[in-house]
Amino acid sequence: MTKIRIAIQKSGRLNEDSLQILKNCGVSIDNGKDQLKASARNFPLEAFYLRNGDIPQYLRDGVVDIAIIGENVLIEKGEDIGIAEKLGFSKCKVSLAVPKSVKYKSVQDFEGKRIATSYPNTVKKYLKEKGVNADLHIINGSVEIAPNIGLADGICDIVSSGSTLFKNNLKEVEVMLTSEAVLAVSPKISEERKEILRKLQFRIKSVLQARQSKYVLLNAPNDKLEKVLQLLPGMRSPTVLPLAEEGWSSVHTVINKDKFWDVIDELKQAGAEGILVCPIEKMVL
Ligand SMILES: Nc1ncnc2c1ncn2[C@@H]1O[C@H](COP(=O)(O)OP(=O)(O)OP(=O)(O)O)[C@@H](O)[C@H]1O
Ligand SMILES: O=P(O)(O)OC[C@H]1O[C@H](OP(=O)(O)OP(=O)(O)O)[C@H](O)[C@@H]1O
Ligand SMILES: [Mg+2]
Repeated sequence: MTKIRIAIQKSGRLNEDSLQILKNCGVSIDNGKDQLKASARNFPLEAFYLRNGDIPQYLRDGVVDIAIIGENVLIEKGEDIGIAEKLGFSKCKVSLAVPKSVKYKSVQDFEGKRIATSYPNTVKKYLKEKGVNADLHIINGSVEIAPNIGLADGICDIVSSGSTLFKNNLKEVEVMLTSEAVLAVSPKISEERKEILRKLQFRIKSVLQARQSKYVLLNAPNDKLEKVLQLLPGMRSPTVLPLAEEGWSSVHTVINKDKFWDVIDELKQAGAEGILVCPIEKMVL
């Protein structure tokens, strides 16, 4: 039986969330702690556990068909590789930073300076667009320490909470790009495996859509229903059912999880009671 071959980070920030999203899609595989390859029990899929930075080359060579990888790594090493889906986790930036004490004015301040980074192609391209020439020092990790040990004047690395920069007395001065985990596709994927990818993508979309949404149930007196319904956009329109108690109705709807907090007070003021907010597991539009 033909299986789609997916690359997953062996260990690190993407491993757990990658396996979780597949699990939510009904695709169960072992976590790769003791093995480099594992097959799903209930879907035609084989997982290869690899180093993040090696994945673009595996995709390019067609050794794997798809991968879950940080967009930032594709921008650095795989601009020729397509993205099928953004996955909404491992959100971060790739930024330039300098010591806090530096009086920074603009990106031109990097002219002739030394920049330590694990993202040389991204930095080169960015500085070229700005017409700035700098001297790059390529290192693989602990980049933030470079200015403190005299190796560089500034750095380019991943920033999320900013706490690593803070601890190393650095400040973010330019955001070069924002990134999140994505489902990347090999340019060499076969038609047969594209069909499996379509099935997987359909499931992923249902899971991601559901993560964004909440199922809301509430009760309202019939004379206040109109006002309550105005506040609630549904997938098509809210469901309204009569309660056993005369003069009352139950309203069911689906709402964007962020929008819910905007309307909760208004719903209560409009007369809604007994409001329940429930997670949704899958959502097919
Ligand atoms: N602090 C962070 N917050 C959010 N996402 C991050 C953060 N650091 C890295 N990422 C994202 O997670 C991906 C994997 O990061 P991680 O540090 O686990 O791997 P790595 O050290 O780059 O690679 P390798 O697998 O080769 O060890 C990065 O490419 C980036 O997209
Ligand atoms: O803004 P923050 O929330 O502090 O996150 C940014 C840090 O996270 C990543 O390192 P990681 O912890 O993955 O260590 P690594 O260098 O060993 O990959 C990245 O390389 C930064 O150093
Ligand atoms: Mg890291």
